[in-house]
Amino acid sequence: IPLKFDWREHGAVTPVKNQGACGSCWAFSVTGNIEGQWAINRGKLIPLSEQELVDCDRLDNGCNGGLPSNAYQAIMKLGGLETETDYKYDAVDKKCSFKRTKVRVTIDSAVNLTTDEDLLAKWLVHNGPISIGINANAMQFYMGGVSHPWSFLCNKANLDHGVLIVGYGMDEFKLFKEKLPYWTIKNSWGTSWGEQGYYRVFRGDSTCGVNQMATSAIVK
Ligand SMILES: CCC[C@@H](/C=C/S(=O)(=O)c1ccccc1)NC(=O)[C@H](Cc1ccccc1)NC(=O)N1CCC(N2CCOCC2)CC1
Repeated sequence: IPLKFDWREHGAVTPVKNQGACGSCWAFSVTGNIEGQWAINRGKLIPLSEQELVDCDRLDNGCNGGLPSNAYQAIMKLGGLETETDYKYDAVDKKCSFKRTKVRVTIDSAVNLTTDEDLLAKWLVHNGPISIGINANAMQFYMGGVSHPWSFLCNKANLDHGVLIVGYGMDEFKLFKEKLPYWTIKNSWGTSWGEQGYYRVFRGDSTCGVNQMATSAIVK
């Protein structure tokens, strides 16, 4: 596999979004994955509706949290996703106003991916951006660079945030001329957070549980 790869360079990633004061990170992680699957397999990059999931996904808890694996099932049960334009984001739990006639994107199934970070990188190159759960402890104070907190400060067993891996690379670490492998992660806290809305985290030692709950929708 290539030394570095970034789906933003291949038209599979929409602009960074902002979930606001609503615990809907799980929905953004899933729409980001499905936006990528649709772009790669159907050739169209369409921003998708998180609000549909917040309001209509009965398996999850809207602004009070959810899981990507539940969301994929809910999307298949509902019949698909409306676009961001048709069902816009309001950052608050509302009555479901889903319309089957407005469905623009459907998924065929969903898969749980390996925890092996080399195999995850290989999967990403061949398939697209990956939805993950992560421990967000090191993200609250992140100011840029490659984040590599000690494991006791970012317990890989305590995942609490849903985000999207869009690529990976190697960072030329000025000081010691060492090369740091990293994941490039799309967050949903707006573009003024992190590196224009993105987070880079060390790749290769389960940092913050980045490899513990990797999933994807399948679009044939
Ligand atoms: C209150 C929910 C906050 C929200 C993310 C908010 S956030 O703003 O992005 C943020 C995250 C971390 C620090 C600060 C801010 N977190 C979630 O939705 C996280 C995301 C996650 C966790 C673990 C693996 C993958 C994804 N999930 C959760 O919070 N939950 C998982 C599902 C659970 N449901 C209970 C009822 O039965 C169905 C399951 C509810 C709690």
